[in-house]
Amino acid sequence: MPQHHPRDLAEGDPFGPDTLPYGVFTTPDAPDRPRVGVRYGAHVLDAAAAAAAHGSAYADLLAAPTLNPLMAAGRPAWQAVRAEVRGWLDEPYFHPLEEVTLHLPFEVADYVDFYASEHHAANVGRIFRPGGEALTPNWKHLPIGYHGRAGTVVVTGTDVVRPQGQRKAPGDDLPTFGPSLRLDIEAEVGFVVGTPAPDNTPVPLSDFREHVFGVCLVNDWSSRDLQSWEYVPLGPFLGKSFATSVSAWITPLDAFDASRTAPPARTYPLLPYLDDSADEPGGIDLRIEVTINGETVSRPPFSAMYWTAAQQLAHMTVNGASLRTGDFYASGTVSGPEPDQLGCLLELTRGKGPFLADGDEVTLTAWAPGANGARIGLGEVTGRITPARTAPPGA
Ligand SMILES: O=C(O)/C=C/C(=O)CC(=O)CC(=O)O
Ligand SMILES: [Ca+2]
Ligand SMILES: [Mg+2]
Repeated sequence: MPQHHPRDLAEGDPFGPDTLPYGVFTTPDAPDRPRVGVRYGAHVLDAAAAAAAHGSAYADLLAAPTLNPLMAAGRPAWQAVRAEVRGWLDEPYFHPLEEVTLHLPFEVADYVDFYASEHHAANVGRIFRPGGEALTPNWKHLPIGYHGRAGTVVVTGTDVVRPQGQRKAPGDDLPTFGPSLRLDIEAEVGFVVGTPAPDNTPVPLSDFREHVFGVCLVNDWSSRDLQSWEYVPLGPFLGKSFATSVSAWITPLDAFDASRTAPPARTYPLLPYLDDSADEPGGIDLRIEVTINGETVSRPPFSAMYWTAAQQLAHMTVNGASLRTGDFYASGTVSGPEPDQLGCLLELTRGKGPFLADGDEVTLTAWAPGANGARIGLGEVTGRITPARTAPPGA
């Protein structure tokens, strides 16, 4: 096994000892043995091998083919494993990143997508509902969301086949069918639930850290032509369910302790279950970069989000709904106030396009300021558009 030592870490590497995200990987010599790894610089620590060698109490969790058993073990276990991993960083259990295959790191239970950027919601409202109010009357009173399709969450690097479906341009009398003509991205931040919660036990804001295992980047691919025709009155459906890409690394929430930031001032007082005015700052100062075919098109600031991940979790459970290990929710498109901070092409092009072409490759990266000038990186999420696969039915 190749030797590696912490001193090999490049200056300013956002995957240093304060980051330590978890993923699931295989090596060419054992392609049928997915196991838990920890990213450190340009290497992957074989956490399963290190844990076994040390007789760790968590060895079985780290030998699992998904992060779910570790996620289900709860926060005290997450903290204990993170401390043990720190002790393994100068030992010979590393593989160069380019020599491993990274897999979808967790088994997705339910998937929810929110709509938490005021800038995004107002911009999209103006484009989709010209003449109406930009924000709907409920927007500042509850974090709006919808249930997405858990089974089509895919790991970074997976090609995205252009979706097909119905659309109707404003001037057309009848809908037509075909490959999406307005295929878009949405730059988002995802939150992965570890500790479950039984039904009828809403998760208060103060218990957010007990339940959320970690954070990742998300690209919520969106077909604007399918979406704008189908979404009334029940919300997004086939325009978003064909694929949602996530990064291969889940960064523990604790890594962002030094990156916490207060969310924007609230316009209205919030109901008690959402009122975070007396809590620790609920935002995270994550700086996202969106590139298309290698060119930077936007730098969305996650600190500008109106609703926090803790509020979203409290809202998801306030009606009595239970939580399962592997439940996954995305922040909603991250857009800031400036024209170069918008999280989707719909906004970046003011609804006019161009949208994604076949062959386009989109990559999201992000980092947050950590302690003592360190950077806390999120793993990248990348995907390439391939042509629509089949002829439409009846063609
Ligand atoms: O109808 C609308 O106002 C727009 C809805 C969305 O695009 C949903 C969505 O994915 C929200 C988001 O990512 O912020
Ligand atoms: Ca979205
Ligand atoms: Mg999606």
